[in-house]
Order: sequence, then C-alpha cells, then structure tokens
Amino acid sequence: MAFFARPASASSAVRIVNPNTKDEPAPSPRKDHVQRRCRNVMIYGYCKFEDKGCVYYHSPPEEAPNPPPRSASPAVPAAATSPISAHAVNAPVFIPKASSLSFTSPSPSAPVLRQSPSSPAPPDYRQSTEHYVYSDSEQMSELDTQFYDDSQAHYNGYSPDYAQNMEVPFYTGPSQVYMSEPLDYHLYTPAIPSAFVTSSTASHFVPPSSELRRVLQEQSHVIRSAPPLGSSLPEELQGYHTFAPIDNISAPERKKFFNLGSIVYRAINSTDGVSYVLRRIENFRLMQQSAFNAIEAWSQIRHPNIVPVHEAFTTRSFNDSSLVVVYTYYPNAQTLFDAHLRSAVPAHLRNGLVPLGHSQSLPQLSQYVQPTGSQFSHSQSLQQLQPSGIPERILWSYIVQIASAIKRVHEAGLAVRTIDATKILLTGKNRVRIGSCAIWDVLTYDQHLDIVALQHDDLQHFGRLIFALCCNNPQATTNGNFQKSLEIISKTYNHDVKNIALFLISKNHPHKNISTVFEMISGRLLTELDDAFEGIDRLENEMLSELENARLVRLLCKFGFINERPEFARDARWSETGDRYIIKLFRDYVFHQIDERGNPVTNMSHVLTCLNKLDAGIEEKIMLVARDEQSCLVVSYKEIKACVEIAFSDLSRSSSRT
Ligand SMILES: Nc1ncnc2c1ncn2[C@@H]1O[C@H](COP(=O)(O)OP(=O)(O)OP(=O)(O)O)[C@@H](O)[C@H]1O
Repeated sequence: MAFFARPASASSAVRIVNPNTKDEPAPSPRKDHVQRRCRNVMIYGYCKFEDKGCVYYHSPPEEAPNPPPRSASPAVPAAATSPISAHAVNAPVFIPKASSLSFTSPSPSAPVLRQSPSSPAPPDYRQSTEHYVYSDSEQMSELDTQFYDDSQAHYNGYSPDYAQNMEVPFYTGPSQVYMSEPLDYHLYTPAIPSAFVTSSTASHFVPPSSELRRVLQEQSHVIRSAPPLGSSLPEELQGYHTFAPIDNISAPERKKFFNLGSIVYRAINSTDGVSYVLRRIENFRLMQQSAFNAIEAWSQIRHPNIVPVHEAFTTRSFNDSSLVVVYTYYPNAQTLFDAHLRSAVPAHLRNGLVPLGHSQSLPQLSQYVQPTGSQFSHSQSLQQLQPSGIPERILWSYIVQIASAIKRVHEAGLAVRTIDATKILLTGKNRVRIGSCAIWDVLTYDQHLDIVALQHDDLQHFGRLIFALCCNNPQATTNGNFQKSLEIISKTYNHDVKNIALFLISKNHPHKNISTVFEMISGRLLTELDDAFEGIDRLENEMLSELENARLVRLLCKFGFINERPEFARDARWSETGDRYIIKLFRDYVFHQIDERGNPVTNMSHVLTCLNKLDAGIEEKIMLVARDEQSCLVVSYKEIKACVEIAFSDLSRSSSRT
C-alpha cells in the first residue's frame, strides 16, 4: 500500500500544453480533434500554439473574445475568467444536454494532462484486471450497461498459478469451513517504484521497506493460516480454539523441552481473538496449585527481549495430564538454534544433541514426569564442524539484548533458566526474545532451589551460548572442544568477546553477576541504542506512509459511495447537479485524463497528489471541464472537499433512516 503513499509530483493542476514539444513527436491529428475547440482559446481567449501545429479548432479572429491578461500560473486560471464562479459551487451549475454516461471509452476531450518525465512509470494493472468475472452475470446484464465496462468482463484477480493453489484450508473458527485464498504477495504488492520506497537500505533492526512489507505480510498470512486438517487436537480448551502445532511434531524430530516431551501449539483466544503460543509439557501431574505462583510473578515481567507469559493450566484434553503455559505468539519466529546452528549439525546428530548448558543442571522431575527415555548422547563429538560464527555486530546485539533481559529477570528476584539456543527466539531482524520462561519454576516449584545459584547458572548458560554462536557449534564448550573454541574466538572476534564469554562461563568468579556484565559491555551499549533509535525512526517513516494510505482509502470509499449510484441512474438531478456533479467532474479530472493522442493517462502521481490535496482541503484551485466541453468550473480543493462531505453525509443520513 505504500505504493500509493508518496506522490512524486508536486502539482495536480491541468497543464495546457504545446502538442509539439521538442521531446515528443507531434501527435498525428485525429479526426475527432479537428472540430473540437481549443481549450486554450476557451480559457485564455487565445492559443499561442495556434500557428505552431495545435490540432484543435481555433475560431477566426473576429469570433475570439479579447484575450484576458495572462495569469502567472496558466495551470490555475483566475476565477474571473471562468464561465462559472467558484462561489456558485453548491448551486446546480450545469445541466448537461446528454445525461448518458459512458465508461467504455474515456472522452478524448477530457482535460489533458501531460505526464511529467520525472514521474515514475505507471504500474501496469492490465495483468491483474483483464480476467474479471462478475459472478452474478445475469443480475449484471440487467443493469444499465452504462455502469460497467465490457472490456473488464474476465477478471478473477489471480494468476493461473495462483488459482491452482486456491484450495488451501483457511482459518474458519471452530465450526465453519471456508476455502482458503492464500495471499499472493506479488498480487497484493506489485513491485514498488523506487520513488515510493521509504528506504531501500536496511538498518540494523529494520529491513528495507520492500523486505519489511514482505515480512509483515508473511506474518499476517501465518497468523491466519489454518491448522492441518485431520489433527486430533481439542476443539476448545480453556478459552482457546483452532489449535495448530508449530513446527513439525512427527518423529524422528520429536519436540522436547530439554528432557521432557513438549509440543508447541498456536491457538486463538476466544476472548480477544488473538493468537497465542501454548507450550504443552506432556505427562505432567501438578501436585499443588501453589506451583502456579511462579506464573503470576512471570506474568508481571514485560521486557522487549522476553516472550511474555500469560497464563498456565493443566489439562487432560490431550489424553494425558499436561501442563500448558501460554505465551505471546510471534509469527514466523525462529529459534537461535534454527537460525544459526542447525545447519552446522548433521541431521543424524540432532536428536541426540545436548541442549546448551543444561546437561548438568536438569532438575529432578521424576515425581511429576512419566519418563520418556534419555534423549541425550555425548558419544558423538561435533569437533569436526567447520567454524563460521555469526558476524560480530549481530553477536554484540544479541549479547546486549539477552543481558538486558537477564538483568530484568534477576532484578525481579527470578532466574531465567532457559538461556538456550533452542529457547531464544529471533522475532525480527536481529531482535531476540527469551522464550519458554516460567516453565522450570512450575516444574520444580517444591525443590526450593537457591535463586542465586540459578542466576549464576543463567550467566554460565549465557557464556556457553556465546561460545556456540561464535564457533557455530552447539557443543563448543563440551566434548573436549573448549580449547579449540577459545582459539576460534580469539582469532575471529575482538578480544572483548573472549573476555565476556570467559567471564560468563567461569564458575567461581567473586563478582559474577549481571551488573558486572553490563560494566564489561558498556562500550557496546551506545551502538545498540543508536541502532534502536534509527530503527524507530525508520518505522515511524513507514507508518507515515501507511497513514497516508488510510486517508486515501477513506476518500476513495466516499467516491465509491457517491458516484454512479444505480438507484439514481436515471435521475439527472442527483448526479448531474450541484455537489455530486462537481464530484463527478473531479473524478474525471483525477482518473479520466487523456493525453494529446487521446490515450488514457494512468499517472499515479497525479492521482495521489489530487487526492491528498482534496483530503487536506487546500485552497488551490483547479479547473473542471464538462465532458462536452461546453462549460468549465474553477473550484478549490477545499470546495470540492465540502461537496464530498455533503454528498456523503446525505447518503449516510438516508441509510441511517432505513
Ligand atoms: N512464542 C513463540 N512464538 C512463535 N513461535 C514460537 C514461540 N515459542 C516457540 N516457538 C516456535 O515453536 C517451535 C518449537 O519450539 P521449541 O522450543 O520446541 O523449539 P525446538 O527448536 O524444537 O526446541 P527443542 O529442540 O527443545 O524441541 C520453534 O520453531 C519456535 O520457533
């Protein structure tokens, strides 16, 4: 939609042009031009191109009125020179002789707009509109033919390839079934002319405009996509419906929450209609309600780098006793493991992989969990993997964000306990959030673990994560890989990286806490802050263009309501007088311009400029010419805006009466 947001041309005024300008070939005179009166004569009383090839009819000197003094801006004639004053804008100014409307071919005598050479080439909409099919064709044929265009009789809006994919299930709510209409990103957003792209360069946190658009559209598509058919998931559970597993849950890649059987679902909350993530821990029996105290504490924590925890419950709806914890859903989020480490791990080793940092500190859960068998094997070393860690700028960004999240949690008297590449989500460009929080606290609620020791563990797991990301190896600190990993980090990264990683991983450092971490990385914080502010600025710019879109859509809707109303088709008083007539002429002025050869002008800049000026209601005046060219009006955008408002409120009033 930003495509429509930024007009490239500054003026919408009608230009009276010399048809024989140097840079354009002289138009071949068309027969219908020959007897048409030159509008230069009508407006200015004379045509300076009369002897230079102007193809329109110029009356002999005695017929022509005295030329008025020339306006400094020929595009906006003075009101005094116009046949009808702008003050009469609300009066029934003009009743055309013929009220028949034709939309099949634009009148060659409509105002001429010459395309500015600097304007972007108008997008070609023919591809997407040449196959229009109006489904209720019988009804359509009964309508007066003046209201539609035969040439558009075959539009279905979709390319043949796209149409083949139409049978994908779409979200329906629990009981209805609709057919899906998958988004075709190319159809929704044709290539955006560079003039309309807010930014074509990426910033650290925000991708270029076109990429950002694609990412957001994909997210929106994912949110609306339907669960796979035939799943045996509950229809409704604790106010959530439309369950869909995230990720492939089939064997051999069985999902685990560390050593517990776990599945992550997306589901919609019936109260607010928003999608959430529900992480289910299989075969868990809750002994006491007080286990949920941790959920309450976690639900108070709001931090940009932590996936918010919403609620938790136990259920038997999955044919076992499961614990379910509900989190905010980030469509298309990827774990750091998937984003950076998965490709480094051969498929046959993935299932036996030790989750980072948790090999020695798995809590005792046997009393709550029906054992599913050990998933971890230390037998295979990953030492042979080639190092190619992530770029240092991204690494520091992750370090700062994760450290900031840890600080918030530790200050709240909690421990994160899920600092692990498989539990930290990449939710946007270089944006990470720690997920799956609170689960360990529920699972181990009665073990009275020392919170300081758990916080210490957090830092150690953080160190291991840095090692893993730098060495592109989830086992960088285990299986005898430590020395080699240290070498890789020293060779590849600034010594600050090695320092912080070693500090975090150390066991008995006297000042090891998150505040000391911040002292060590303070030099990196400003870069992060600057990039974050740059990202905000970029997004504000993007939003501005979306605001413009909303303005234009509202205006176009009003035009749609007002123009060509079938019930007034034969009532010339409605559409051919007063406000509605001015709106109709304005519509011609905006959309039905033709060039010197009589071809339609589809200059988006002109349309956008006109509509923006109309929405702003500025004082600039334009000349609207009747289709038969027998009269013209000089009106300001402000006056046209008033006409649109009056006509629209007339319609709204009558609709609210019924
Ligand atoms: N809050 C969330 N929003 C969106 N997607 C999420 C969220 N939490 C988890 N996911 C996605 O769910 C999927 C499964 O999560 P899970 O934690 O099981 O990751 P995993 O890589 O499969 O880890 P494990 O190896 O421990 O099973 C991942 O692809 C992850 O991106």
